Amino acid sequence: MESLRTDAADYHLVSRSVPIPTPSFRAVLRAADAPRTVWSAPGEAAVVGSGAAATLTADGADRFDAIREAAEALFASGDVHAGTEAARPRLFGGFAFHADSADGPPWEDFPGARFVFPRVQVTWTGGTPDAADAAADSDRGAWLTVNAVGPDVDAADVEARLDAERERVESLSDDSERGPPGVTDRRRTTAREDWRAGVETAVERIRSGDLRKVVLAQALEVDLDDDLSLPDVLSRLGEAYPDCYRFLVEPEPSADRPQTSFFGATPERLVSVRGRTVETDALAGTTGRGETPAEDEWLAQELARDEKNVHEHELVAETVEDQLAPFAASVSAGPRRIKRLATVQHLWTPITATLASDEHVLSLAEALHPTPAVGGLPPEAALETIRETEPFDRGWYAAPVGWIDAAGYGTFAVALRSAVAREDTATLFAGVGIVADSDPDREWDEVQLKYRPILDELEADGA
Ligand SMILES: C=C(O[C@@H]1C=C(C(=O)O)C=C[C@H]1O)C(=O)O
Repeated sequence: MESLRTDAADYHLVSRSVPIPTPSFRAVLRAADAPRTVWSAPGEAAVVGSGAAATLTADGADRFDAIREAAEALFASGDVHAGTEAARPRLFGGFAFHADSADGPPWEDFPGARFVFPRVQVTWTGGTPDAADAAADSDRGAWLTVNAVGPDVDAADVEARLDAERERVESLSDDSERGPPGVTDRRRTTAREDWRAGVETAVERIRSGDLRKVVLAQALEVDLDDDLSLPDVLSRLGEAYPDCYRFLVEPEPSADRPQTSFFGATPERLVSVRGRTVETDALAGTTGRGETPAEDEWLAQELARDEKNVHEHELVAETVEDQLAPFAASVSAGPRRIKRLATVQHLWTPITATLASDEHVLSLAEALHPTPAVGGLPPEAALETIRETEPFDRGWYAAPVGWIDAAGYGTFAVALRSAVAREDTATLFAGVGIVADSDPDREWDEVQLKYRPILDELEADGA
């Protein structure tokens, strides 16, 4: 495994891919070695990575630039036979929310930025076969890729490894599914009284005029009855949340601690760049799901008419458009609509821009993060309020996770509806946008609703 720095010279990258019969997502992930990678996004190929042929890490305020430079150095050295665009070399990873991320538990093994070039990768070109909305059968295909990076890697060795891996993947069988482990204990970072006090202080700041919106989050630490089986959890999240961005990020296994895993199924895209086309989402404003289609519709209409939620949403949409403007020849926002997920409904405005010149996806991710959907406005005052109020480190929660390629294209999601798992414990994160007329108890309930996607995968039969 090579760890590249920005000054890395004389590295050589070799990547070889072959088409394979479509394997089961769960079986491939079960057989993968740490650090494991999962990426699956609506309309994109799904990926499971096993191990790391190279790892790029960076810290601090210039971590976006540092990763871009290291990625350019890595990709510049490529000897690539990908066979299909979806299997071309890509780096998967993400960033910490704050530039000066702390390293307290559960984030000890997560630097300010970390990207992995998987050692072995399976790519499902039409999404994974167990995602409910995966593409039609005819669009589905799977590829196996073996990568190597180093001063003297040999293409023949990589090809031999590809043959061996192919035999291994083709012999995988999709063994039985493990259900949710069950929750035996839970600890909140934020008691109800502290939450009320935090929201009230934020509301006062907003009313006094030095803040317009701030997103405050909580964390929930749970003990499980058994170790968490991420292949099962991520497979079920794919079925329940086909419109979401599913991810799994793992740091290197550390000698001092058991493996830590950060995973989730988030509805929010931060940005995607292909050529000069940029796509992003303003997603803010939340309500629950109804028991019946009529109740669902009623809740959606009430959300769309609710002044507080519409205000909270519009601040995000306007800011995202403003943040894109310096890069763009044109920006257009679609009509506001509802994104309906299994557990919640959100106000959603899709936004598209055409770039004025070629830009790396990381430049856009840096410009947009954190949007007021997870930070606030103005950004500095919001970040200060978050630091003063939240009694825990956000780590990678609500920060960009995704991929980049050699052309500087990529997709990043905002790491929401997520948790960090380590053996039989997990820490879940969820937040809400606070504006002038926020009610602490209603915001509390909304946080609990946003734990549901992950909590449903941990609790045995709702227990
Ligand atoms: C902060 C979260 O979600 C964000 C906040 C929302 C809101 O306040 O309505 C809605 C979607 C997300 O942009 C979260 O899920 O933790």
